[in-house]
Amino acid sequence: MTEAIRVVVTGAAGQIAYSLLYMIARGEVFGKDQPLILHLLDIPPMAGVLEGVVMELADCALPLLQEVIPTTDPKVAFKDVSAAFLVGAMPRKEGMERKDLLSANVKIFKVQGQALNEFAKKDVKVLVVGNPANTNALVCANYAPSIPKENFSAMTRLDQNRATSQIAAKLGVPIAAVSNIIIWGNHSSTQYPDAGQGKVFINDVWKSVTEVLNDTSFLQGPFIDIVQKRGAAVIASRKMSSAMSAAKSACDHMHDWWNGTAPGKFVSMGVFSDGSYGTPKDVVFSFPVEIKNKQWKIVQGLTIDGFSKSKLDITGNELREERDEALSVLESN
Ligand SMILES: NC(=O)C1=CN([C@@H]2O[C@H](COP(=O)(O)OP(=O)(O)OC[C@H]3O[C@@H](n4cnc5c(N)ncnc54)[C@H](O)[C@@H]3O)[C@@H](O)[C@H]2O)C=CC1
Ligand SMILES: O=C([O-])CC(=O)C(=O)O
Repeated sequence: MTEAIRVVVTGAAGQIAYSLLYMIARGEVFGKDQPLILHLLDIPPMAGVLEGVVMELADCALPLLQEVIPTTDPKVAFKDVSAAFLVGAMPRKEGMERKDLLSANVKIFKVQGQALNEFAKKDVKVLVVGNPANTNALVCANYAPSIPKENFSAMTRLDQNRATSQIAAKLGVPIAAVSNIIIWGNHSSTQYPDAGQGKVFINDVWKSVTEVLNDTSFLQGPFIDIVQKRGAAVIASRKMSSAMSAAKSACDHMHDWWNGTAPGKFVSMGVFSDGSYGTPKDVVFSFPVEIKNKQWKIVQGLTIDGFSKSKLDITGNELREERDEALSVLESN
């Protein structure tokens, strides 16, 4: 039988984790033959809630789940893990931008970077979900120098899923008929959702989304706006931020990282920028990537017109500002 892998989920008593843990433990990320030991980290005031989550996981009677280790100690949580879902962080409330969470959340990612550095496997794959996700991933990686920077990523898959869903609805096709919609930049309201490379499967052939839709004013206007503001729209309606869709997207992100992408297909991930497409280096920027053998590669050679370039500049500048603010918060502590 395949040996179990250890997977940590932080913020395990919170609302995203409540959906995420079930999806992981069912085998939707690492495969239906991969046994799991789940490490659940939360803070001491949530220890009681965590116990309830452990009871529910047991009551799900999931064949792949060998053991569940609830803890409030990062040393225990990160010990020997192969994959880390860093969800635990404060969520925003109505009227806030995600970067308003920076001063409260960035310290969490310093501590967890240090714990990953010391206790996790060196090939651990780290997905940062907690906001502001890109800058938290940057901080986490900086405090884990013994783990390659390529092993840290931030989640923009929810934005990709939102964008893909909007395009499918506009074209009146099933979601699976739309591919290669890109999210560039920050998981924030400056992100650039780009359907320019998108493909749609119609009458047994893959065609260009822009050609089939033939509606530049939609693609450069309401489409971008809806996706950029979707998180805020969910908060305005639910009074809590997205959770079910965030959990599903975290699974999609880690699934593709673990298993690879199909030829010709790409997905968006916040990864360390190497300056591709004129973006700032040394920020965690969302790019289209292709994945093979658990290694992502930024898709190269895509056409960036003047409109796209201006959008990439705006979101790149915001990431630079967030990086500088994060550094000053960490220096003053
Ligand atoms: N990247 C993305 O696309 C998305 C990111 N998010 C972000 O995910 C984060 C979590 O959201 P929810 O689950 O809705 O929040 P929540 O408030 O329901 O749960 C967060 C959990 O994290 C725990 N926590 C706080 N500090 C911690 C620490 N140092 N170590 C371990 N656990 C800690 C809290 O006690 C709580 O149980 C938020 O920052 C939210 O903004 C949410 C949706 C999408
Ligand atoms: O909007 C928020 O604060 C939560 C989030 O990141 C999202 O739903 O994309």
